[in-house]
Amino acid sequence: MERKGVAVVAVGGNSLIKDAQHQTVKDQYEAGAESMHHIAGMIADGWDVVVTHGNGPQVGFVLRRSELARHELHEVPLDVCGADTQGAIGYMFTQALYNEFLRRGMNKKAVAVVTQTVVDRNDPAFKNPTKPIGSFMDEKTAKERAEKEGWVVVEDAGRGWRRVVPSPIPIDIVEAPAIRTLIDAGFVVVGVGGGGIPVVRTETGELVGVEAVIDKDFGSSLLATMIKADVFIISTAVEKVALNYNKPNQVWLDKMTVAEAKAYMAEGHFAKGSMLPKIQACIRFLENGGKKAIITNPENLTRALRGETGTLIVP
Ligand SMILES: Nc1ncnc2c1ncn2[C@@H]1O[C@H](COP(=O)(O)OP(=O)(O)O)[C@@H](O)[C@H]1O
Ligand SMILES: NC(=O)OP(=O)(O)O
Repeated sequence: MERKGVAVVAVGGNSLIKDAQHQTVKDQYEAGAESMHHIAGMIADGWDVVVTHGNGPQVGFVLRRSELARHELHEVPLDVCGADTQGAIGYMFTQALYNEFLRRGMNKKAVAVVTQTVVDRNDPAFKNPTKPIGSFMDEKTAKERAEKEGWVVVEDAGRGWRRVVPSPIPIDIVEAPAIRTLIDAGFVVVGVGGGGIPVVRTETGELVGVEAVIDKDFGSSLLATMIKADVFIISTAVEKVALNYNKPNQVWLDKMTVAEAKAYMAEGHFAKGSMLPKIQACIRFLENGGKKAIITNPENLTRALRGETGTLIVP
């Protein structure tokens, strides 16, 4: 089979959640397996794939479990909560891919890489938390938690209230060369979960974890740049990006250039905390040598790569 190139596919954390209040491990596995079914389709079509994923809801659940158990067990710092989510989601994705390859008779293996992402210790984000994590809450619960537990809470893109934590900009991915080597050796890689575990470099070059959650779209875009991916894809809940989203004059976009994307951004077409970081992440990839970025939903990944749907963004 002709190899088509390397694709970095970023899978949304929200798309792994069916019911945030009553989510079971089985629900999450099933939601992940659905995305992996479509990713296996891309691989069968000839693409070498790195799957990255969000962890916004999941990292908040891990942190909350740790807080609720603090009378009995030590609390888990946020970087370690992020590492926990990479392990759990990496386990589910690689197992789902293993089973897909088995069913399809494909000679492929998937591997998950615990990934550290370097951030700047002086990033202003540490003083201004913006990244929503965990469950959605009503305003009353959110404000009570803010008062009793010291949480910072915000209204999240019209979907309810959420706790927010610092989200510094990723500047380096420690395991990027290892991920490229694995891809070149024929593995499907699951990596950069939750944008990567946030770490800073000390003056002597050592790595130390910091309490934050990186935006997975920005972490994934940086990985795509570092491994020189042929295409960067964001797999989310919508088939295409829209202008005037959810308004009577909504228009779905088939294609836009970076210049057009910037103009639409300035006009306020992309919601903060949902579509905006995805567009910004695609722009970064394209301004750093990338040739092609696509935003679509899991079921349309293969068709979007063939140019049949999705929103294509080009330099
Ligand atoms: N202009 C837009 N076009 C399409 N979707 C948009 C737009 N603005 C906001 N959205 C919303 O952004 C959502 C994707 O963001 P989010 O749910 O945060 O993603 P993730 O899949 O990474 O968890 C879409 O499902 C849609 O509801
Ligand atoms: N880390 C992160 O950006 O996760 P979500 O995509 O789930 O918000």
